Amino acid sequence: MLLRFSKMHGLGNDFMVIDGVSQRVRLNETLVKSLADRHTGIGFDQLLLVEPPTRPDVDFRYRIFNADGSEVEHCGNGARCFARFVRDKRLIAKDEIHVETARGQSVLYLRPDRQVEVDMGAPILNPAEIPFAAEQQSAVYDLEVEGQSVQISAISMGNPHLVLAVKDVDQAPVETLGPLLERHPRFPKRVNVGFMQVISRQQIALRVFERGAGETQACGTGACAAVVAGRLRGWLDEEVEVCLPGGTLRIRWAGEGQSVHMTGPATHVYEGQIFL
Ligand SMILES: N[C@@H](CCC[C@H](N)C(=O)O)C(=O)O
Repeated sequence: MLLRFSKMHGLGNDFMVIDGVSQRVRLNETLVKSLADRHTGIGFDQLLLVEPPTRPDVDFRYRIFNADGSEVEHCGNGARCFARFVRDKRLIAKDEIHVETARGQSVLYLRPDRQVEVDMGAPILNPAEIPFAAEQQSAVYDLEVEGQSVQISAISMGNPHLVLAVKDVDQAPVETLGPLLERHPRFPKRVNVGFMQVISRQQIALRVFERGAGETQACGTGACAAVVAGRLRGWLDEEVEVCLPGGTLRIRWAGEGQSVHMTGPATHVYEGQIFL
């Protein structure tokens, strides 16, 4: 079978995007993993599969797979690339797109300056829903890792995140602590691990060790979770610039119960086809 795809990225977080509206596609964990291989496959952090909607009030459904083959609930950079993909492929003619993912519904806006704004929904702070083992909800939790106690915030943006404040993001132990925290037993579905340096009330620097993909150049849901964590701890204003290794996202969050808004670019790299 010949499979057509696009290669895209959002600030260096890269995607294989497949049109499952006009092609019949059957994916499984082993296939996704082999396509993700950067030496013998296409290579990507996540694969996005665009499908027809399953309900009348949305335009599309799209599914998200990590490089390790696991299917996940939400992806911020992926959402922006998805919006650019369906518009450029003329699968839709509107600039406001309603989409369903495993997390629920999101609304995406293609702006005239080619940036994409995404209503990412409200963050989930109740530990049981993240899921995170804790007796009660708090802005900060103590977590034991390798005999040391670290202070974290735990937040779900539809997918689970923990956020750790560091003095200098360039010196943060992302490669060593990241994998240990990703599989910490208090996060039964594993977790994305954000290392956040607060630069000012309007700016943070962030590196994310992603569940199922390792450290990426940028993580959209991670940027949202970091701003929520920083706001809950009283460190940040409503609008924050998040500086990631791959570039900058703008995140806006008015407070509990409100949606987080993310704005950033989505870039098409090339068109490809592969025999499966
Ligand atoms: N890169 C993403 C998040 C992708 C999913 C994540 N690795 C998970 O397992 O939850 C983003 O931009 O949000």
